[in-house]
Amino acid sequence: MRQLTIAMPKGRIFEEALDMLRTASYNVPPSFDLSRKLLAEVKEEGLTFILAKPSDVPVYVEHGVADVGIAGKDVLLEEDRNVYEVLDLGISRCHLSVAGLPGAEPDPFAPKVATKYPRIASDYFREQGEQVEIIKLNGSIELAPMIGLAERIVDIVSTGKTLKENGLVELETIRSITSRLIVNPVSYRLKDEAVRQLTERLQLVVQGGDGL
Ligand SMILES: Nc1ncnc2c1ncn2[C@@H]1O[C@H](COP(=O)(O)OP(=O)(O)OP(=O)(O)O)[C@@H](O)[C@H]1O
Ligand SMILES: O=P(O)(O)OC[C@H]1O[C@H](OP(=O)(O)OP(=O)(O)O)[C@H](O)[C@@H]1O
Repeated sequence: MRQLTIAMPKGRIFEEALDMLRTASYNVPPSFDLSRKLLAEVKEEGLTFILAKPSDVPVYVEHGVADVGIAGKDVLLEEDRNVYEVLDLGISRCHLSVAGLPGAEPDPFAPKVATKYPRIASDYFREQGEQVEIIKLNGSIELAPMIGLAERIVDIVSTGKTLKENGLVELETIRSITSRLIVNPVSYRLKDEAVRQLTERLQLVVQGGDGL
């Protein structure tokens, strides 16, 4: 079987993605979820796993050092990399929203939006016909309206707990988000059989089967 390298995202998606691969009857590296190893091989499966920062997964796949990868749709929209998105895995479900303090109005002269997703946010406000200044942050986005950095934020909402605990409300939903299986365009052609098999086995898990 041809060897496939799969880029796995560290953090939230990792456990769910690993579980999906296990359900699809892939032998994942033993204790991969517990160790600090960033690269592991399962020879009998023809799979090499690399563990990357979630926003870097499309970079590894675009450059072909990973044939396939698992990434959130938010990251794919923000990164806009040359990769094929072949399967919606339906995991790490959340949505992207605009939020702010209840009743707060955008500054009429210089409305500001803080976000980890500057591309998604500027596309969204452009489509709405609204001119805003986008302020890029790397985390704790909910702080921005509380301390007056921006009136609104664009961020991920899952349970809504972070918004609630910081006194913010959802103002508009931009779109729903799930994790996707992505493929390098060259690997898609040259390793078509291995890519097709992985996609089909994961598709069965998405549909509620066990991958075999
Ligand atoms: N609260 C959440 N609930 C469910 N899924 C989420 C949540 N936050 C983020 N996600 C999804 O999980 C992905 C990875 O999120 P995670 O929090 O693990 O990494 P991150 O800290 O955003 O990554 P980075 O370190 O690259 O900034 C996101 O791209 C998104 O698709
Ligand atoms: O609706 P909830 O279930 O509360 O989840 C939403 C929160 O989760 C993510 O933050 P994360 O924990 O990744 O922290 P950071 O972005 O501030 O680093 C996201 O940026 C929200 O802040």
